[in-house]
Amino acid sequence: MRITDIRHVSAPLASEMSNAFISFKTMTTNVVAVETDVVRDGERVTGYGFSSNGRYAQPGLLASRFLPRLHEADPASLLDETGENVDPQAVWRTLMANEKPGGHGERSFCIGALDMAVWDLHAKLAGKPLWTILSERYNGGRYDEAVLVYPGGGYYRADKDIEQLVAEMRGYRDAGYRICKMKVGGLSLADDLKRIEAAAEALGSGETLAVDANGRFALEEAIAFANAVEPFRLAWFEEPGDPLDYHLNAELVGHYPHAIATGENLFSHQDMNNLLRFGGLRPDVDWAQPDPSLCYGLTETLVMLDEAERLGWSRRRFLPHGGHQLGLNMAAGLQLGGTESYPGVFAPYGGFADDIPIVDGHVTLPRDQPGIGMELKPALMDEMRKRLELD
Ligand SMILES: O=C([O-])CC(=O)C(=O)O
Ligand SMILES: [Mg+2]
Repeated sequence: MRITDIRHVSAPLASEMSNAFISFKTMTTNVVAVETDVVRDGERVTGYGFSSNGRYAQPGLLASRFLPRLHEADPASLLDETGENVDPQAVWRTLMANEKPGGHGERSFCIGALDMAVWDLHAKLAGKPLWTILSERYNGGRYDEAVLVYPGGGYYRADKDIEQLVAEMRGYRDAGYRICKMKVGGLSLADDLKRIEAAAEALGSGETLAVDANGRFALEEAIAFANAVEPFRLAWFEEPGDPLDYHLNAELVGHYPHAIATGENLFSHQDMNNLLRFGGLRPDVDWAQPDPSLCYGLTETLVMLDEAERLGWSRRRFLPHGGHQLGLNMAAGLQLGGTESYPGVFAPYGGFADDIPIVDGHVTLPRDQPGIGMELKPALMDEMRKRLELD
């Protein structure tokens, strides 16, 4: 088995919506395909990956730094002990050769996209869904039959009023979701409170509504917001302040008894360790939300989960960000707390297999689709293959 080609492209992920910090008007993402000389059912076995939303594509870094390292490596050094499959950890080490520690900036999601494609390929060559490999290799064969999933939605749009927000939340409810998330921090506290009240009413209770400030608030604003929303007993208050402001989180938990969730903008296990050590988060109340496609991939996120367990954090307190099928496979096979979904946004990258039913806020994973399962989302496959000029 040999890797014969690695394609990549900057693909648009643009839409008219905004969170409290950014508009998605010009958003792009890395899309990657790793092709091999193995042919099954008349087709080359190929792994696909992308790097989720929020950070823009980095084709220059992929072309000038990371792919040359793979091209120059001895092909045998990238294989596992069977000699017939790619070894994702060996690929990761090759990609990260000559990279200094720290400064986890733009490189982490280039590697995240490549790592997703390599794990997809690894599972396809093994003929198994990725979640079963994760369960067997890293979780003693245990897995969750049903995974908690929640839509990350409730975005701001210039033309979106409260009625539309309510209709969106009702739509998620009707589709089978229970916990739903909406954006906050983009309007005055008074205006956001009206939106929160309406969304909570549409969902039947604040306890199934999560709110996401996308790092917008300074400490005083975060405390004022927390005081104002405390009576709603929200499912969680996400990214109150800057991702690296551990002090803000540590102070905030002293003012807020309900759950805080954060971590989608921490891109290494060292950064996550710092959050868990110094961010004041409570392992029995709060949530950690790394995005494997942004933080150097599943390979790094496995290290992150191990380190977190050493710090007294159960895997159940992890809810991967990003609304992609990699997070879903991890949640099932590693028995995490659940994962985000984007049923209506970031199409076609967000959301799960087209025919996967959402039952009481949970999904069951396909058992017979090798890999991550992207082939069960034809619109996603069509878009990636078109952008990568694979057809
Ligand atoms: O709006 C974004 O950047 C995405 C986000 O925070 C989330 O899904 O939690
Ligand atoms: Mg978020």
